[in-house]
Amino acid sequence: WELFSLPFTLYNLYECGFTVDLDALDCDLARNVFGQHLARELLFKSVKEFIENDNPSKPLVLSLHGWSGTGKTFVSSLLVKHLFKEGSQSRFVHFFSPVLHFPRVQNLEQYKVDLKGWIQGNLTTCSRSLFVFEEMDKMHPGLIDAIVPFLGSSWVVYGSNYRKAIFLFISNAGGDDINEVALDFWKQRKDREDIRLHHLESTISKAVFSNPKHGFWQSQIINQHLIDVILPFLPLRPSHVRQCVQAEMVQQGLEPEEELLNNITDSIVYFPEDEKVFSSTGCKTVVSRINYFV
Ligand SMILES: Nc1ncnc2c1ncn2[C@@H]1O[C@H](COP(=O)(O)OP(=O)(O)OP(=O)(O)O)[C@@H](O)[C@H]1O
Repeated sequence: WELFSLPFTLYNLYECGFTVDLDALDCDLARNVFGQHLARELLFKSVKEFIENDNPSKPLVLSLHGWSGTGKTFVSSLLVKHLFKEGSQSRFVHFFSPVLHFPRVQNLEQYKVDLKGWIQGNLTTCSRSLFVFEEMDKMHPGLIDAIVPFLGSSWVVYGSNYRKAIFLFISNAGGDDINEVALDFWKQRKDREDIRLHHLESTISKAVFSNPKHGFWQSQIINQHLIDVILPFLPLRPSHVRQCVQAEMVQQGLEPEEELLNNITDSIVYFPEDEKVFSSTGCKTVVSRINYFV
């Protein structure tokens, strides 16, 4: 009855608090994520296709790459916010940090058992679970392969369609290469928005392949092509940093006066040293700079 009056893209699936509002996600990404046309487009397209498919053939697996402070964690949190009623507080959203959860290399075998059991248990409770693996470049190589069976199309978890799960992998791997491509575009006076996935995909993959310290080193996740989409995060320009400063000030109820905005934006370190094209820390230090200046 009233369901028919719901907008087309609003899905109240009542599965584990899974309450998707794709329009709101699209709007939030467009309004609040600065300078990341590619990651935004790819994320929205892949999530939309996945959610609208009632019977996906495998879970959605996304790998987010880029320099520090460019918005990888921020974008993940927006996704979580618009997929789950309780956002990151939902008990069906799980965050893993190597430093926090898997600190000791000598416990690797136990971590593998724990991780596999943890994922399987949570998928049995809720097929719509979302798992975020942070700092993949700090994860002990070999550990993540414990979850390979859940990422493909052949695993069966009794009573649960595990293929509806979403996995996000976040890392800085490939950040240098992404920065290089973005800098080349800038030097050639090409439009940043013309940077497409094909300019970056193979360099990011190579950066991951060639790093023996990365969690994906010689991983079956790579060899079996289980990652659906790579999301590259570009280095941020001073104008993007300015937008971050402005947004943060508004959020804090502060008046974003022109002079203050300029001073805070100019106080950030940019690279290359001479041209000052991109922020060395993205928008990561914006909050502390505002505290310092205000
Ligand atoms: N592209 C962006 N658009 C808007 N805000 C951003 C963007 N990038 C970063 N920010 C702001 O900076 C903060 C830090 O960014 P975030 O934690 O997402 O960086 P990250 O890419 O995950 O970095 P790291 O690799 O160091 O974890 C965010 O909470 C957000 O407020």
